[in-house]
Parts: sequence; structure tokens; C-alpha cells
Amino acid sequence: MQTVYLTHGPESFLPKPEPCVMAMGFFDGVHMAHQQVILEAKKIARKRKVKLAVMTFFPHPKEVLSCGKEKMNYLTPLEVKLNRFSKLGVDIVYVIKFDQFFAELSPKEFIDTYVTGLGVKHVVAGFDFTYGQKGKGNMKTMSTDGEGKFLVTVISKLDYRGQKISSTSIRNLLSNGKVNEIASYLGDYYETRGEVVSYYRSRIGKRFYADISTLPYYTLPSNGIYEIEMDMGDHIYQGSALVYANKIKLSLDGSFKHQEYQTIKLKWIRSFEIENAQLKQM
Ligand SMILES: Cc1cc2nc3c(=O)[nH]c(=O)nc-3n(C[C@H](O)[C@H](O)[C@H](O)COP(=O)(O)O)c2cc1C
Ligand SMILES: Nc1ncnc2c1ncn2[C@@H]1O[C@H](COP(=O)(O)OP(=O)(O)OP(=O)(O)O)[C@@H](O)[C@H]1O
Repeated sequence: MQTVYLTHGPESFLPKPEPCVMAMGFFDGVHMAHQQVILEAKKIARKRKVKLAVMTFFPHPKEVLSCGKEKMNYLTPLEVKLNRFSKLGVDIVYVIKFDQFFAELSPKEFIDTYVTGLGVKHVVAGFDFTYGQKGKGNMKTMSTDGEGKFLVTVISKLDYRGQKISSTSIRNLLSNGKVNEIASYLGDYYETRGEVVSYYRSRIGKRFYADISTLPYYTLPSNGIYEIEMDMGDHIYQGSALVYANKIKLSLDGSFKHQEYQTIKLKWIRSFEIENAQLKQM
């Protein structure tokens, strides 16, 4: 997969147009609805024998448009998001730096420069995708803005139990500690990555305790105790995680082999019911 980073400005250059079908959006978490958008684009790309492209942005528009006042709780760092795109069969990803200059592009300027200008033959996006200054462009205006130079497919709303599957709904489940419900939205358990900072073995019993740091651009579930699975590459451990004040303490079964600075993956399976007052005593 080729990744092309673009910054809008007077000095900016655009790569050679590449005929493609392009899925568009921020795609934080690459949840079930995001996958549906990308897989529909893939189907069309294979049929038309052109490349499958994704256009995404960084940082999150909300962070920029609020002038940094609104802090985003990301579900996936950009690198992990790119990895998911690659696994879905994406050929090219355009990552556009979302800054004030880019945000001020009119809808038509955006389409001319970054859609027609990149060689897009077909756009696929969800019913609520918006673009251009003040988010004035939408899926109803896109064909007109494109002057018939590309086709447009709109993906209708994908719901789960009457609620739109969205990155926001997953962020809300995390902030309520309802990690067990996330898999229905994400298609898998919520995952974070981090490193083992320190660990020790209990004197009695064969348990290990480890302090874990979390890599940037992940959001931890709210304070509580959770059933987790820790993937260390060569071994998967079952255990529980205490989350308190944005820190993680793990309690793990079995023999634990740790290598310095090794990245670990944590899958958040379910929460154990526990009162906040009890947590403060731990
Ligand atoms: C060129 C461009 C300019 C944008 N300017 C604004 C803006 O001024 N105000 C706004 O609320 N959103 C703006 N947006 C952000 C969109 O509303 C939207 O968040 C973004 O395209 C990602 O789409 P998604 O959230 O559906 O994934 C802009 C988007 C693009 C592509
Ligand atoms: N439930 C859904 N059904 C259909 N399309 C969707 C759905 N959720 C997102 N999309 C589409 O996926 C692309 C990426 O969307 P976006 O990143 O805004 O996701 P989101 O989950 O709505 O995020 P947020 O909750 O932060 O607004 C866009 O084209 C959007 O329209």
C-alpha cells in the first residue's frame, strides 16, 4: 500500500493523477460502517480495474476547527488506521493535513483539487460525509461539484440496535466502561497498544503484576477493572486490568516473559462491576 501525505498551501504539490475509486472520511477506529464504505469502494474498483484509494485527514477536523479547545479522544493512531486500510486491500491512502488553510477551501475547490485533481473516477462515502468550508459540501452536492467527472456512491446509514454505528458511539461506550458492547460496533474487541514499564511476581501464587504505558492517540476505558487479553507477539496472556487515572495495572496468569521496551497489545473484553469508591481504595 502506498501512503501519500499532502499539505495544502501555495507551495504544495499534487502527485500525478491516478485513476481510482476513493473512499472518503476520517475513519477513526475503522469500525463496521467504515469497513462497509471501504469494501463497497473496493468492489467498484475491482470491477472498473482501477486502484482502491482512501482519503483521510490528520489531525481530526474537530480538534482544528475548535482551535485546539476540543481535545479528541482517538480510537486508533494514524499508523494503526493505515495498517487496517492495508488489510482491507487499499492500494493508495491520501493523508491530508487538516489545518486552517485546508478547512477554508470551498467545497468546489476541494473537489477540483483533491478529487478530480487526483484522478478519482468514483467516490464512495457515507450519507453524512461533508466537505469544504463550514462543511457546506455534502453527498447531495458532490455530483454537481464534480461536474460529471466522477461517479458518486452513497452508503446509507448502518445502525446497531437503532443507533448509528459511529466513532462517537464507541468513544461513549469507552467512557462508560462498556467495553463488552464495543465489538458489535467495531467488529472486534477494542485494542490499545503500549509497553510494559515495570513488573513483579507475587510472593504467593503465580501471578504477575505489570504497569503498562499506553501509546499516544489511544483512549482508555473509564476507571474500573476489566477482563483483558495481552498479546506479546509470541504469547497471549489472560488477565485483568485496573484502569485508574488514565494508568493501567495488569494482573496476569501464568509464566510471564518480558523483553525490554516490547510493544504489547491489549484487547479489552469486558468490565467487572465495581464501585468507584472501591477503586480508590486499591
Ligand atoms: C476541504 C475541507 C474543508 C472542511 N472545512 C470544514 C469547516 O470549515 N467546518 C466544519 O465543520 N467541517 C469542515 N470540514 C470537515 C468535514 O465536515 C468532515 O469532518 C471531514 O470531511 C471528515 O468527514 P467525516 O467526519 O464524515 O469522516 C472540511 C472538510 C474538508 C474535506
Ligand atoms: N453508520 C454509518 N453508516 C454509513 N456510513 C457511515 C457510518 N458511519 C460513518 N460512515 C461514513 O464513513 C466515513 C468516515 O466517517 P467518520 O470518520 O465521520 O465516522 P463516524 O463514525 O461518523 O465518526 P464521528 O462519530 O467521529 O463523527 C464517512 O464517509 C461517513 O459518512
